[in-house]
Amino acid sequence: MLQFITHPSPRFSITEEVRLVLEGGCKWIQLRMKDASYDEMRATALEIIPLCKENDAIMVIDDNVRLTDELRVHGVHLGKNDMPPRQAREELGPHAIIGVTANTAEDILAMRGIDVDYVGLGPFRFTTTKSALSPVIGLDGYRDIMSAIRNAGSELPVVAIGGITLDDIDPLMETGINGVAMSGAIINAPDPKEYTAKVIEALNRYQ
Ligand SMILES: Cc1ncc(COP(=O)(O)OP(=O)(O)O)c(N)n1
Ligand SMILES: Cc1ncsc1CCOP(=O)(O)O
Ligand SMILES: [Mg+2]
Repeated sequence: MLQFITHPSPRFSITEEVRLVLEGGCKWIQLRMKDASYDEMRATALEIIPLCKENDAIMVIDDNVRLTDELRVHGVHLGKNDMPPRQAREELGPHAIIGVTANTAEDILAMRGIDVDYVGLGPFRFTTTKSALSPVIGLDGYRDIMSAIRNAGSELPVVAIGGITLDDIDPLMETGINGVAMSGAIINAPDPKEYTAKVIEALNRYQ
């Protein structure tokens, strides 16, 4: 599955980005607005929620459990410095989608016994979309991490993230990951809708 992560762009508003990727067939949006206030993010979320509903797409919010709860969106993505996932589960209830960030196999195995739905594992390669990036994992790193966690019995779905492009889908999926999260490659593509459709077509070969 493809998770599209919003990012400011000189070409499109966040809402326009979301509209384009939904038209391209994306079914999972993460609203990520690192420099926005609560009210700015709330206003954009209110524009995006009906678009996601019309397209049967899941919407998660980066970092902000309070906004996720207030707007009753599907879920939240939590980083290592965000609310601990156990607390988020208590606040959002059993049906919320809770994703967490991981950079190593140990991070993923530390989630055993905690009710989370997926991990965003990255960064695959360098990207300017996120500052203070953790060390790059690379293809060999994904292979090693995926075999380590599956051998240790973890069945958590793993979404690769960080600098991923269409050409990376096949080699990444062959490491055993379950999906990808993408931002810049889609937003900066000449035709983001067409690019999204190609990414989804590539991912669908692994279903
Ligand atoms: C799918 C996915 N994976 C990882 C991240 C990174 O989250 P985080 O570590 O909290 O960093 P910020 O995105 O908040 O800068 C993500 N957002 N989504
Ligand atoms: C949020 C985040 N976390 C790790 S890399 C990253 C950015 C992903 O965006 P892009 O696909 O543009 O590299
Ligand atoms: Mg975060």
